[in-house]
Amino acid sequence: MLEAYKISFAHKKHSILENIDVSVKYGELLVIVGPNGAGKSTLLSLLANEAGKNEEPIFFKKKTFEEWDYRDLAHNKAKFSQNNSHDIPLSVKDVVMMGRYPYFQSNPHKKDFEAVQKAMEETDVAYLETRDYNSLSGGEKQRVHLARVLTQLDNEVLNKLVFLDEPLNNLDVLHQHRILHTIKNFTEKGNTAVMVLHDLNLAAQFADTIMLLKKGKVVAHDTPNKVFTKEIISKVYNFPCTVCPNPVNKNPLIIFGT
Ligand SMILES: Nc1ncnc2c1ncn2[C@@H]1O[C@H](COP(=O)(O)OP(=O)(O)OP(=O)(O)O)[C@@H](O)[C@H]1O
Repeated sequence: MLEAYKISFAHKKHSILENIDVSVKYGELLVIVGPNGAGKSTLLSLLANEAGKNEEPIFFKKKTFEEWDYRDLAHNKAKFSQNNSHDIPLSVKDVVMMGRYPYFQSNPHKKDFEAVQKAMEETDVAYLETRDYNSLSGGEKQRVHLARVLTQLDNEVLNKLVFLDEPLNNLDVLHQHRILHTIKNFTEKGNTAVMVLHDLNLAAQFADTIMLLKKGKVVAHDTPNKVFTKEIISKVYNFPCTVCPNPVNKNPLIIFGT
């Protein structure tokens, strides 16, 4: 579904990403992990075509981003970013409705209101719908923006792609799991998700594949079982850890500081 080769990025001769190949399949949930400053957000923005242009073209459903019609692309691909504006003088439901802008000219239709309602319920912000967005807590704001991104992709298109940059920031454990289950349901329908996460145990539980970055380079790109080993993780994070099978779901369980 998404194919990119030799992704490189530099800022004033300072290399941030070097020769990264990424290929993500239909229905795959790829999680990008790595220490602070590894280049995860930069890679995600480049893959989503929301940062500078890579020398080699990036193919999304076999077409380069330049070949896509702008509106059609917005119905096929969405991105949740880390730096959402903290000052939006709108109600919660109006912020979520922003995700429907690629669907109507001046007035939303019944389908748009339904999509907004559905996404607000999925992210548990429906009870906040009339609240002033600016009065919300950090986690509530985060969930509103996740609803906005989900509502953008609520349509009949097959095989959609969502990018999520640290979507679990500020979320409590219930909402972390709720959002991850929503994303997993999305990929199980043949859609694809590429997500940056810091929590390695949640990545191990939900990802199909893991890309581990350090200093702009890929250290490992494989299934969670292959990437999350004591040797790889303790070396990349420069911190001791133990990896054992999770007693509940048999995924790798990483315990730091041991
Ligand atoms: N515009 C820029 N100017 C200078 N340096 C930049 C710029 N954008 C990113 N960088 C640097 O590139 C590196 C990678 O940044 P990036 O945000 O992609 O890392 P990350 O892996 O997402 O980090 P974190 O886990 O801390 O969010 C960092 O060292 C960052 O300081």
